[in-house]
Amino acid sequence: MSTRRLPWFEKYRPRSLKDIVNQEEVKKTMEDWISKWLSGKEKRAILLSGPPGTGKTTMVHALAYDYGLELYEMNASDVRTASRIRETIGKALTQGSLFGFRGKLVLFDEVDGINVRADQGGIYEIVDIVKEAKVPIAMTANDPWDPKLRPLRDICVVVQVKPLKNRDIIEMLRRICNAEKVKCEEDALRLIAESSMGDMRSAINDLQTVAETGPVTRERVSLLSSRAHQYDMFRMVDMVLKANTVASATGVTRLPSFDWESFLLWLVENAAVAYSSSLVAMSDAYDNLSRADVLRGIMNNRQEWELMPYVLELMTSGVALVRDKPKLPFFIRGMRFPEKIRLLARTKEIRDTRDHIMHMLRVQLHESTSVIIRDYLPLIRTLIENNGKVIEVLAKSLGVSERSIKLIISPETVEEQE
Ligand SMILES: Nc1ncnc2c1ncn2[C@@H]1O[C@H](COP(=O)(O)OP(=O)(O)OP(=O)(O)O)[C@@H](O)[C@H]1O
Repeated sequence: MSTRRLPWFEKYRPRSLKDIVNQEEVKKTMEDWISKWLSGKEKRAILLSGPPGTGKTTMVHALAYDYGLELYEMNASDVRTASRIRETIGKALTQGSLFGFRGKLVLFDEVDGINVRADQGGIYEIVDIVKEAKVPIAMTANDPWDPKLRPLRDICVVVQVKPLKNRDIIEMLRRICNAEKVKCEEDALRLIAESSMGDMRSAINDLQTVAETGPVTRERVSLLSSRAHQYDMFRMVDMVLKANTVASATGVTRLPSFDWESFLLWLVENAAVAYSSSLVAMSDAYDNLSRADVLRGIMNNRQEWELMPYVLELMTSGVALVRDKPKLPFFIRGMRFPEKIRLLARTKEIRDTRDHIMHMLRVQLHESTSVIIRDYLPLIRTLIENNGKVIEVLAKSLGVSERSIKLIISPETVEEQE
């Protein structure tokens, strides 16, 4: 195994606003806001909201760098209670700046990560801090319409950060290829950009995955993306486990490759791996997953599709927003492919043959699967046991091999079918 690599999105994180691709309006608003603060004409905080990987956090860092400000950074998931918020931010508000800095900038990252139930009063504490603050405060959030953020929106300069355009992403990818001396096909970069859906971080990650395993050609990129289902599953499970808000947890359900039935199996397999250090978190997660599974059963049996939002909510937010959630590392070790899917894949050939034979029998006998299993299969089995020729005739008439017929009349296969 190779040693862990430095992710390129970190290595090439822009230091200055001038290196940020696009986002011109956002940069201008931020510069105006900080200039006014520094000349005493502004008192409000700034709230940057927009989809993941569009540069919100990076732009706040770059602003501090460009204006020579000392940056105090906090993440909502690190500071979970109101008193901890005040304690941590309080230092930034009262202590003097280190020598050489012109002033301070406080960054409250992923402010929508405050779990209202668990962090009673967290948002109101921030609202109070923002109102009283003598230093500029910048905040980032994914979902600008999160109702929980309303009190904050009312007292901040709100800036909407848009997903990046494909051409911006391609420009950055090209820069990285040049710096890494990686040869790349232009078409390959375009394909990566298109599938990133405006998320620069995921585009850079994809580029690194392709570049580290061979040449960056269109063919290899599409090959990797055809295998992306499995990769996506790991990523989507990771997104849910690390989500701190309902909006970010349920966000995966809107991804084009989201397949909720497999996803449930993936979470069942991996929630224990991620939350192994907290029994409370694990039990909350599995409580909600089993509720999701029960509802799924009711929904399937009664065809009550209106239950779907509840199933999705339980299996995403219900797993993400648990009590005593451990802080998860960047790479969650030990995440694995669900055993059930592995087993189904192994027996796929058998199931396909069985389904095909059942279909042929249904067509020829004009009967339902259950009637065939109940009335016909025992008969066929007895006939075959008593006369070796029957299997040959049956195989010919159904257009399948004799081995397949044996397979379908074996009691285990029938039990599985039932
Ligand atoms: N506009 C951009 N120009 C150049 N690089 C960018 C830009 N946006 C994002 N990146 C790259 O993507 C990485 C992730 O960006 P960043 O963490 O700032 O995103 P974010 O919007 O804060 O995401 P999240 O909401 O997930 O925290 C950065 O390290 C940087 O390499």
